[in-house]
Amino acid sequence: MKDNKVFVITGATGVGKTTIARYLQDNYRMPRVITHTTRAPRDREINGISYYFEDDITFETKHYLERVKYAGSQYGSSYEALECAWQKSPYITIVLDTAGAITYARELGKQAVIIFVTVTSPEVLVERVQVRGDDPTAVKQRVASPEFLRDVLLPTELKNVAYELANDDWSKTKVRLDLLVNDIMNGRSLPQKN
Ligand SMILES: Nc1ncnc2c1ncn2[C@@H]1O[C@H](COP(=O)(O)OP(=O)(O)OP(=O)(O)O)[C@@H](O)[C@H]1O
Ligand SMILES: Nc1nc2c(ncn2[C@@H]2O[C@H](COP(=O)(O)O)[C@@H](O)[C@H]2O)c(=O)[nH]1
Repeated sequence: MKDNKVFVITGATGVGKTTIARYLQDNYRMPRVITHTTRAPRDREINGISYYFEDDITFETKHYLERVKYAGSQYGSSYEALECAWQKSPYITIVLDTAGAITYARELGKQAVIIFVTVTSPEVLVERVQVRGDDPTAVKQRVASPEFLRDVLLPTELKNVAYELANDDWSKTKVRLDLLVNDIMNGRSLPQKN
């Protein structure tokens, strides 16, 4: 349906995208679109909840709205998973890298509400993913990837399209997020985009 919306949460590794999607799920009953990846599951990640974990062969069997390579692994969001989430609610979320967010903005137009998440000091990102329990070798590889460096800055294509949401302090983030979501859900004029 054309009134359906997808909140696209994007930004660098560790900035808090999944935390935000979880908050929207818990507080606004917004289902998250589960995406597909060929990367190995982290501790506590569950197939079908965190991701659909694929191998190189099964990954190719899905129908993707967009797909990317990120730090050496494949990721993709399937039409099947998007429709599955929209069947549950008109407001849903998805967590994407900035390349995926650009594709969503282009393909879905106003149906995609793009939220670009930032931190004031990118140094905290490594600390956050270490605290999360990521494998130290994977963290090193991730931080050295061109995708990590790219996603720290708002891409030109998302200027005047994405809402920038600072996530230095979680209690403040929640307040700003509540304002943004309520404006969109109530069809009020949207906050100023940066
Ligand atoms: N405002 C915050 N202050 C401190 N820690 C935070 C904040 N927001 C999230 N975190 C923590 O930072 C870690 C990374 O958050 P999260 O997994 O949501 O990031 P992400 O952007 O989804 O990362 P990735 O792209 O690598 O999956 C988690 O341990 C989370 O609890
Ligand atoms: N463009 C897409 N990006 C995706 C998808 N699923 C996840 N992601 C993003 O990839 C990086 C790495 O994720 P991680 O879980 O390995 O840390 C992160 O920015 C995710 O948001 C997707 O289907 N398409």
